[in-house]
Amino acid sequence: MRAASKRNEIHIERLNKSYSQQASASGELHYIIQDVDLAVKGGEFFVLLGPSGCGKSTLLSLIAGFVSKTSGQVRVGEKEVERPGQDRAVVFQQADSSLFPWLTVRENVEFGLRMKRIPAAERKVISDKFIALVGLSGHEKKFPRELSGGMKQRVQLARVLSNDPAILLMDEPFGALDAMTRRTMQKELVNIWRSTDKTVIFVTHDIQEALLLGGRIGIMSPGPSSRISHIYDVPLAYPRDLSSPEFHVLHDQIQSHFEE
Ligand SMILES: Nc1ncnc2c1ncn2[C@@H]1O[C@H](COP(=O)(O)OP(=O)(O)OP(=O)(O)O)[C@@H](O)[C@H]1O
Repeated sequence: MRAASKRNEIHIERLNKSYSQQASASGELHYIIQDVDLAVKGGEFFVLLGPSGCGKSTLLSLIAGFVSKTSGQVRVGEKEVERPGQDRAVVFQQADSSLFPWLTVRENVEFGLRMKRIPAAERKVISDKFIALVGLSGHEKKFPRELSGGMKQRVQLARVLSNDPAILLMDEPFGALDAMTRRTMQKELVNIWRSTDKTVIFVTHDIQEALLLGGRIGIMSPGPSSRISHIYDVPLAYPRDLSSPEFHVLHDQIQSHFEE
């Protein structure tokens, strides 16, 4: 078990978000998410699970600092989130939109390091490490157009990891992948997470994926005015066994929330 760390803790209190155009004729605000409370410990793998459109990406964007809250608090470590920061990195569903097509795998992975003016020799050590960690050694000189969807997603992950953020915010990162590649990526993500002290918040609407990955699973109620209605501890060892009776019991319990 890794030591808990304060800098990668996340505290959310009475968080509300509405978009200004969503005020009714009477001026009353319509909330996308309302009164969200959540505490995520440093080094935790927390999954946000909920139906399409309930506000999972909105909550992730609030933690990332991409959108501003209407009221409430989002703190990372001791600091209130006001804008994006190097302590938080976001991995999106479509790697295509985040990779630079004119840069090779290595150049994409080293992009943030170059921006930080890290010397070339040091950049190479770091990019070698993370390219190997995501299983892309030997592909350093390829361009994104020469890679499969799964390989592009790995490049995105290697790039994010090479910047060493304390917190990984992942928005359905494997949603566009075929079932086999998705399984491989899920296993690799767990291995990567277990070898670092990073906090992960992972958004999905797939119960099986949530149970394969999460230490805890927060279930969001259907929107509007969505909140985290239940939190499940997942007391199953990694790697998770999809066929175990315990897995099925938890799957059924969680499924029941979506059948109400
Ligand atoms: N910029 C915006 N302006 C107005 N409404 C928005 C904006 N962004 C999102 N919404 C609305 O907020 C709600 C929640 O959207 P969000 O993308 O957070 O849901 P989600 O749970 O991530 O959905 P999905 O699983 O389908 O990706 C939706 O009703 C959406 O239309």
